[in-house]
Amino acid sequence: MNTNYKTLYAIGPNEARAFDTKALRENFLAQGLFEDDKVNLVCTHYDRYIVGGVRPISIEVPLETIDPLKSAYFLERRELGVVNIGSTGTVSVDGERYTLNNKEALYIGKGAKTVTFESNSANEPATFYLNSAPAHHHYPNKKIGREDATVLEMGSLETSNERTIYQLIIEGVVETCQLQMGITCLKPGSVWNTLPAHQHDRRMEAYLYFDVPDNQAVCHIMGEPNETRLIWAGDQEAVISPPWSIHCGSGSASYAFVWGMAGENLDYSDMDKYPADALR
Ligand SMILES: O=C[C@H](O)[C@@H](O)CC(=O)C(=O)O
Ligand SMILES: [Zn+2]
Repeated sequence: MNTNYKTLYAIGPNEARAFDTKALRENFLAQGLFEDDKVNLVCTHYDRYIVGGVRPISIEVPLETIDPLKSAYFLERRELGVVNIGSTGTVSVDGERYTLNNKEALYIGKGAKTVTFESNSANEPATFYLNSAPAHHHYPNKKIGREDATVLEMGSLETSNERTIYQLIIEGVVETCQLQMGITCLKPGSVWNTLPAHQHDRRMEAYLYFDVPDNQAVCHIMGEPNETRLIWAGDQEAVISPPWSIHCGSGSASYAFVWGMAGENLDYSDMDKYPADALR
């Protein structure tokens, strides 16, 4: 068994308001997702979303089913998004091989029985970030290369939030049941993500911060708009953002993050926005 998992129960705003730093980190921050030749999973009770990581080194690492799913195989009733934040690697799905370069993605539809992960070079391993949501319909597997992404240029240097959003697993590019995923890259000197902050009580979201330089960190802001809390996230650490929570953040240097979400609809632009001066 190469797989570890833990469960995060759903926390509401009334509980979160009383959390100290340790409780916030235990309930909303996923650390240590990427370990050599292992699959590490965090199973949340927000839309039953699962986030995980796998960094294959010396073996072809299989995606095994886990007890909480009570399914014969992992994707029996789920869909999966894979984003490679490392060097080139290959994901095999029922014998079909998909090579993913850095910042490329793969959508795997419900029903895929065998999924394995390998690096093209053990010295420069791939680092696969996984997001999975329940699915009740099969859509075809699809690789999304950098050229396939829908690209949005956002923000400005004046407001320190100039960034490029690469929508990878998104309506119009890939058909999914509820999964949406992409990558946001901050331009050098820009540090703020997602301002104005927003909330989508209809969909949960997870942010995996990566390409965070040594000795730097990202301060992720969560909570109700009038009752915010912060979580300091390091490189390759993920914040689970409950549906009721706003999300935005600032780094001590520029960085990138993978966002992924699932819930009520597939409308990326469906957000309730809160400008900085509306937050408390
Ligand atoms: O619901 C959408 C997500 O929170 C992110 O895509 C937002 C983001 O990457 C950004 O504005 O920087
Ligand atoms: Zn969002």
